[in-house]
Amino acid sequence: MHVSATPLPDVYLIEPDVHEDERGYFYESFNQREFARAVGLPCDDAGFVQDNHTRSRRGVLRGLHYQVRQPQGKLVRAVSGEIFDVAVDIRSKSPTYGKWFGTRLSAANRRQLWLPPGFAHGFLVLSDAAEVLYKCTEYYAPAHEAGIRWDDPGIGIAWPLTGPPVLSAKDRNAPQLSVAEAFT
Ligand SMILES: Cc1cn([C@H]2C[C@H](O)[C@@H](COP(=O)(O)OP(=O)(O)O[C@H]3O[C@@H](C)C(=O)[C@@H](O)[C@H]3O)O2)c(=O)[nH]c1=O
Repeated sequence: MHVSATPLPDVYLIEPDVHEDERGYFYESFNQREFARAVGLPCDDAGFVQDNHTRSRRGVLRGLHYQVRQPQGKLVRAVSGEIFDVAVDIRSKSPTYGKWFGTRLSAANRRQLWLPPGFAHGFLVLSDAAEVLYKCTEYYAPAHEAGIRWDDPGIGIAWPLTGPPVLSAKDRNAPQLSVAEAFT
């Protein structure tokens, strides 16, 4: 497993070791001990409690989402198609508060992005369709879910868009980070 730092402290890009032979390939898509050590968690237990699986069509943009009071760390990957996956630092005391990092995750590159609690998350589908799997360190808590506008000019994410994105009503009406509910 190869782990690379990103411009955002605590956000990591993970590339598994893939073993190919005449039958196809094999790789460990998650190894708790290696993962926890690689991203510097204080113990071997990464604490994942929920796995999510979504399918979306080309041009769908989900985000930017986070939970206040029950913040979730997320380990994200695409198992079909390709997405542009984005993390935004919303930790108010962080030197990189309001900064974003985006990268392509695909079934072909098998990369995973780790966003610890304290980051907003979103992705844009770049292929005809994409299935995205992510592990979460907290349960879904509808009372604590919050969002930030995908096109907040104060954040300035360079989404690789070819047209207007397909958004949920909730995401269309999300506030800018400057007035969004604070992550605590
Ligand atoms: C997020 C979530 C949604 N749901 C339900 C609520 C709703 O009926 C339906 C669709 O929910 P949403 O529109 O919020 O789904 P979506 O827009 O895909 O929300 C997700 O976006 C990505 C970017 C994230 O990072 C996730 O944490 C989550 O916020 O699924 C659950 O049952 N469990 C969950 O964990």
